[in-house]
This record gives sequence, structure tokens and C-alpha cells, in this order.
Amino acid sequence: MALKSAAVFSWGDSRSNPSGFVFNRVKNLNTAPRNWVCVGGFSGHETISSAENENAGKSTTETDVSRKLSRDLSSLPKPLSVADLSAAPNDGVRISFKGLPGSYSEEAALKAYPKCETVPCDEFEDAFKAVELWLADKAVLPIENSSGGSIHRNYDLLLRHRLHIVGEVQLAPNFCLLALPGVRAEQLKRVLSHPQALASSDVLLSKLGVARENVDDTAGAAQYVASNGLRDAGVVASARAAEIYGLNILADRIQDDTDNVTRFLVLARDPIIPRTDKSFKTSIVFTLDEGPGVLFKALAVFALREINLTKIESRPQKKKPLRVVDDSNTGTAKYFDYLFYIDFEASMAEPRAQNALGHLQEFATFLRVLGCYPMDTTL
Ligand SMILES: O=C(O)C(=O)Cc1ccccc1
Repeated sequence: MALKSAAVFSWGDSRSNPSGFVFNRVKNLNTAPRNWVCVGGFSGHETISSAENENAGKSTTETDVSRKLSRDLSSLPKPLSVADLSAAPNDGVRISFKGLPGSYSEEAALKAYPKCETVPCDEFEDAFKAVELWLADKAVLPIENSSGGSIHRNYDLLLRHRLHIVGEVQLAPNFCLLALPGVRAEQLKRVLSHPQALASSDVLLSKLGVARENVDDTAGAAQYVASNGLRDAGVVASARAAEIYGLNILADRIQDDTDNVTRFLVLARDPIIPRTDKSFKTSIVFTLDEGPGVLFKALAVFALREINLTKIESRPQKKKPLRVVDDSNTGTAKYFDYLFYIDFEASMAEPRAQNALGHLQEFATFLRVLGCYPMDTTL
């Protein structure tokens, strides 16, 4: 009898996870084999169980069959019950992020969903695509930092992709200076890290007189120094990265500003239902016609209703960055066309928020609600 029983994920070998499956970094999603795309949370290459191979060619008794059946069936996924859902709401949630295990983005994902499985991705865009392709349930991506400002790439990707903002996470990263075991701080000639982590640790790095080398993510820097045995190089990364990649912590809390906070967005395929029983925030993006006072008018729709704005960001419209205006008096002028991103403190379930957006829609040339989500008030 040919019973196909075990579905095996074959995503590489770098990181085990609580489900027993093995994940590698998500990359080259455009070339991923079709059978990587999860439908209903289950996919992968199917293999025949070892019991099946053992029995190949043998005649089986009814008892053998029923024993084999009961073993095989027990390995199949069980239907969820209400008890499963209420006991461990975060179990099995897969969160994609850019970077390697031990990065601050992974820490933010674990802060929002302590029991989640994290899905490391090469690029921000891969983290978006991982959710779109059902390889992950949600993505956690940095959007702004209190000292470094906005992460423009993610503003642009929010518009290009169709995911919804369903939450925010504020993280105050604890930057540590790491090096190979036995290496002292005075022996370091250079320090590798994400530019934000290097900029935030300026005082200590200047004192050490080391060269700074920018890399894409802090945990990637830790892995690079550890795997290449670089004794002249330090890393600014998390304590968890030190543990994962076998580095020593030479100094803890090396950030110049202890109030440094990075804000991350949680993205999902579906929006959440806005509520009014706790503090919600709404994020929108819109464009305006040119003309005197149009941005003033757009902001007034919120001020008139006492709605507090927490963020405003403008990005050039990539498809039509320049508008040429011919004026018989002043000649030809070139203007940039902008997208405006605004976060405001109100839930879309509140009439004042609905009225404000109705009002804005009267003169905005484009308007999209990126998400309405509970505010992170943990810091
Ligand atoms: O490189 C990382 O670990 C990241 O997740 C990006 C980052 C870097 C510094 C502060 C917050 C996020």
C-alpha cells in the first residue's frame, strides 16, 4: 500500500524552529519552486515515510495496516479547536523580517509575537513577498528611528505592495560591542555593523579609534566576523547575536542616547477590524494637486477635528517625479510630485476619522488607507 504521510519542508539547514521544520533565509522568491507556496499553511516536498519503505514489497496483514495507519495518521496536522486558539494565540505564527537571527528586527518580531517562528529574509522586499506568497503570516519591518529618521525604502515598498499595517512595535535597541573570544577592545582595528547601530554608538567607537564598516544588518556582521575568525574586527549587535554566533560581549549598552527607539510596522495580508476601546492609529498615503496652500488644506482636515498627527513623511512619486509648468511671466519651472504619508491618532471606527478622510478625498488626487492598528504604548 502506498501511503504518502510526511510533508517535509526543504528550506535549507541554517535554523531549526519549534515545529521541527528547518528554515533558511528567504531569498530569490521569484525563482522559488512552486511547491514552496503554502496554501492553508502546509506545503513542501512530499516524501514517503520510512515505514513505507521498510514494508515495500511485503504483503501486509490487517493488523499491520491498522498499526501503520494509526502511526501515519498521528503525524498529520490536527484540526484546530477553540482551546488551541485561546491557549496560545501566537503559536505557529510565522513572521518575516530582513536580516539574520539575532538582528534587532527579529527582536521586534519576538516582542510583538513572543512565540512566533521568525523567517529571516535577505531584503525588505523579500519580507513583503514572503507574506504575499504565504511563506509567512506577517512581516515586521523598521519604518523610523528616533535619531536616524525614516527608512524610506519601506515607505516606498508599502505603496508598491498590497499588505496592510496591523500593528506597530517600538524597540529601544541595546547595542553591544562584540568580538571573538579572547579578543580585547584595544586589539580592534575596525567595527562592523548596520549604519544606524554605528551612528548610535559614536562615543565609544571614537574613544576606541576604530574604523567603521557599514553592513546590511547587525547579526550579519556578527556572523561574518565569527565565521571568518576576524580577530581585528568588532561588531555592534545584540546580546542574542553574541550567543548565536559565539562572540563575547566586550561592552553592553554602548548607545550614546539611551532613549533611542526604532519603530517597526507589522504587516499582514488582511486588515484588522478597527476598534474604539483602545488607542488606535491610522496610516494613510495621498497625493495632491499643485497649488497654493493645498498641503495646508490637507492637514486642516485633521486639525479641524482635533486629530493628532504623529508622523508626516513625503516621498517623490517615482512614476512622475517632475512636473513641468510653463508660465508666460516666469518661464518654465520644474516641480517634484510628492506622495504624503501621514499617521494620525484615531481609529477608522470613529466618525471624526471617517469624516476627515471623506473631507481629504474631496481634493486629494489619490488616497489609500495603509492600515488602522493599536498603538504600541509599551515604551
Ligand atoms: O541590523 C539589524 O539588526 C536590524 O534589524 C536593523 C536595525 C539596526 C539598528 C537598529 C534597529 C534596527
